[in-house]
Amino acid sequence: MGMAAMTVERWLTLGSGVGISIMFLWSKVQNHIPAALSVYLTTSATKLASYVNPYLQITISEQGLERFQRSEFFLTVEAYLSDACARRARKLKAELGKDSNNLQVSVDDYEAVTDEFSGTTLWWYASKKQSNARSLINLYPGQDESRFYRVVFHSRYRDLVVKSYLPFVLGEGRAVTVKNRQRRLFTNNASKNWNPYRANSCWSHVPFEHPATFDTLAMDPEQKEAIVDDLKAFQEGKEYYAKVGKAWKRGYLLYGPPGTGKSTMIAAMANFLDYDVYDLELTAVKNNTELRKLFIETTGKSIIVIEDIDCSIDLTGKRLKAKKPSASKESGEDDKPKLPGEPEKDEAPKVTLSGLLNFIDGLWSSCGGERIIMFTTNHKEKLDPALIRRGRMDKHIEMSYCSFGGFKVLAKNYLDIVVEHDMFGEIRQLLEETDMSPADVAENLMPMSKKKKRGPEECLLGLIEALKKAKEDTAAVAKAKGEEEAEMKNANKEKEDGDVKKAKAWEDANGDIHEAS
Ligand SMILES: Nc1ncnc2c1ncn2[C@@H]1O[C@H](COP(=O)(O)OP(=O)(O)OP(=O)(O)O)[C@@H](O)[C@H]1O
Repeated sequence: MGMAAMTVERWLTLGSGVGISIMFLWSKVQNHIPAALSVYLTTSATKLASYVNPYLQITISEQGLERFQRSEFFLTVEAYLSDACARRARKLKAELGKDSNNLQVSVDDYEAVTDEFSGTTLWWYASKKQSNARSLINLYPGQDESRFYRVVFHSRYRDLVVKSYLPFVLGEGRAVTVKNRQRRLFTNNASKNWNPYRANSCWSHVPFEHPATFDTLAMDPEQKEAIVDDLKAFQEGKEYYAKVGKAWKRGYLLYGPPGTGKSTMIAAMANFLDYDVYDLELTAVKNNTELRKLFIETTGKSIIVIEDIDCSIDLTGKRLKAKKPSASKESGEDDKPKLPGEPEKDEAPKVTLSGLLNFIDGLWSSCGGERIIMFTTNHKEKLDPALIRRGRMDKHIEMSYCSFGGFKVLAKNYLDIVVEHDMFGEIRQLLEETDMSPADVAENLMPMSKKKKRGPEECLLGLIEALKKAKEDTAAVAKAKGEEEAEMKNANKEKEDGDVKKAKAWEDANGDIHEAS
């Protein structure tokens, strides 16, 4: 047992023992004295007990309301103490976190730590007590012992502790829990059945471990800064959203050609915000009802992503009519009365545009906040304007071909080149003249290429070659296209001329006939 803990606990026990003895003795003599004197003496006895031990204690038990469930407050206090006070403790314990990935260090049992709040000192320690909920069959060793945290403070700070300090501990502890949790990547695609035993949930998940950050994202610095500012404003905007009466959510549309970093951007955002990611595969969703169910199962502090939105949904929003008489009609099945909730015969049971709009607006607003929804597309022009109007997709972010600014980020990531290099001038020029995605630029900067290790110079030279080739290819394609267009134009002109000639000949001939008659 730690010295400090021993002091606090013994002192408390001793103090409360004397206090209890006074109150016990008093209860014995109380029956033999007049009522008025009794009231006076009761108050005095309570005062005396509190002089002997002016300290109060509040216990937070590990046992939750449900059996075998740990209390959320206990876990939150544990997180708070590990973060705020563990550095001052001499005895710590280390455990593997929930997903066995992260190490959690917390204050060991019986070790006391002090905390300061508004100029007040408080003592915390963890201990164990015999649990009331003893079971006949001991399924889990040690389950008849229940742990608890106890905070001790002077009775004059009672209000401060109850009304301000404990809510503060709760808030801070929750924030630490969120920070330390293993974030998750969820999918609704049954073919990626990551957790087959979670058959009841629409989502399965794996730990989210994408390493992308805004530092490693190749993009113009100003554009990047604007996105980071927007995310910060969203994350800190809880009160603002409540004040203006808006649901605490934000929609982003990421658009641009393949390989420009749309998926990388989502990962960087999730890492920046410390959010989970829900990868919603619309093509795997049977109908609007299932979409609603999926959404309700998502939690706050999350990004819900629908990739390649233009490929996932019939954006015309029309219901598909049955094209040919079905086998059921021939068999007379059509005559059966429709059951409640059964779709119309000509209605395809799938997610519709209006279902998706509903999902974004109505349901979305009624669920808890701090959620981001994100669509990605290679073809913004194909999307229904209703789907991406401001208010639904608040911010449209163009992910474009690699700029020189973006290239410098990749050169730093892949080749550790942080200052300007002789070859940068030529690369800048070529990037201005040629479209190359960051994915292709990155591929050319890989030091390990074709099973051969290359130095930075070789990589840069390789990139220059690739850019020159891309430039030539683009020029060749443009030339071929120009020639094709010119040919088409000539052909059209010839056809037009031919038509005019024919019309003139007909007119001449018919004019003669008219004149003759
Ligand atoms: N802007 C970028 N910054 C850093 N790396 C990038 C960037 N864009 C692409 N990459 C690299 O290229 C790979 C492919 O990029 P990513 O999948 O993010 O592109 P995308 O735009 O989502 O492509 P698609 O439209 O084909 O899904 C990534 O793994 C990453 O290594």
